[in-house]
Amino acid sequence: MLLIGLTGGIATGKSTVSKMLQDELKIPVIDADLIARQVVEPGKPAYKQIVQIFGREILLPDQTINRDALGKLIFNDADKRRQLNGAVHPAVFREMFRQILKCYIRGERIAVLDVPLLFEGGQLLRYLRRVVVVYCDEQAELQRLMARNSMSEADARSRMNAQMSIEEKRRRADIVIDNSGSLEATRNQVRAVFAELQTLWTIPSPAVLAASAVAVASGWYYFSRDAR
Ligand SMILES: CC(C)(COP(=O)(O)OP(=O)(O)OC[C@H]1O[C@@H](n2cnc3c(N)ncnc32)[C@H](O)[C@@H]1O)[C@@H](O)C(=O)NCCC(=O)NCCS
Ligand SMILES: Nc1ncnc2c1ncn2[C@@H]1O[C@H](COP(=O)(O)OP(=O)(O)OP(=O)(O)O)[C@@H](O)[C@H]1O
Repeated sequence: MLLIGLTGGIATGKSTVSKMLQDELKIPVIDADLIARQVVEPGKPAYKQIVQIFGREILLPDQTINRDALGKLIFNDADKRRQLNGAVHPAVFREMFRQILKCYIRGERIAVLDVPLLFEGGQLLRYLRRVVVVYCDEQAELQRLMARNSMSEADARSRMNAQMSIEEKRRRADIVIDNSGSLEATRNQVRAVFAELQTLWTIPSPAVLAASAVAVASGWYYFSRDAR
């Protein structure tokens, strides 16, 4: 199965491209932001760790995490951000690998990992055949973030500064989708890029199939331990 990384800056258009892939091209997308929300639901191990680190003041009256308040804390403080990442990221990786395994077992030829911090974390890169970066220039990124989140310029800049710059991500990309123009222009690039990427898939040799069967069996054992 071809694993393709999808990343970009904050608000440069990953979700927009991801939706096109899923709705129009029927390509499965494993979404790290979505998983990062699921693993911090009340009662989950990462939730308990967050409460331990940041205290009950970080909870809303219904006991869910106050994301606005947590965002204000961590996007202005690199130490707190590291602590939050340490609580959340291992659970996100685990769930991503479980979903990759499910795609593989379903017989998918391609799956996309939508991961905002793909380059910053670095651990997933070795599993990816190609990395696609969704780009728009920093000024557009800032404007889109402020508009989407009804956010001040200072808050938007601190969120952008918590990540590698979009220019650096563009330099590290295998493929760039320029989302500075219209959605139609982006859609055309998405179709062309993924038509090309799908040609990288080849029929696996018997040796690869055997090795995959062992990997799937041991992965399945590992990831299903949570459910036991
Ligand atoms: C701080 C939190 C509560 C803010 O929640 P909020 O709903 O406002 O934002 P959301 O989760 O939709 O994230 C929006 C974007 O912020 C950026 N971002 C999120 N977390 C981080 C981080 N730790 N470091 C740098 N950028 C980040 C990403 O580009 C992401 O796409 C939340 O982002 C969080 O729990 N972050 C830690 C987990 C994480 O690293 N998620 C990113 C994918 S694994
Ligand atoms: N080509 C475009 N032209 C104008 N606005 C756009 C374009 N693409 C996306 N947007 C808008 O920019 C905002 C950010 O897009 P999107 O949510 O897809 O970014 P993202 O990279 O997934 O963000 P995040 O990093 O926060 O997850 C949204 O409000 C979206 O509607």
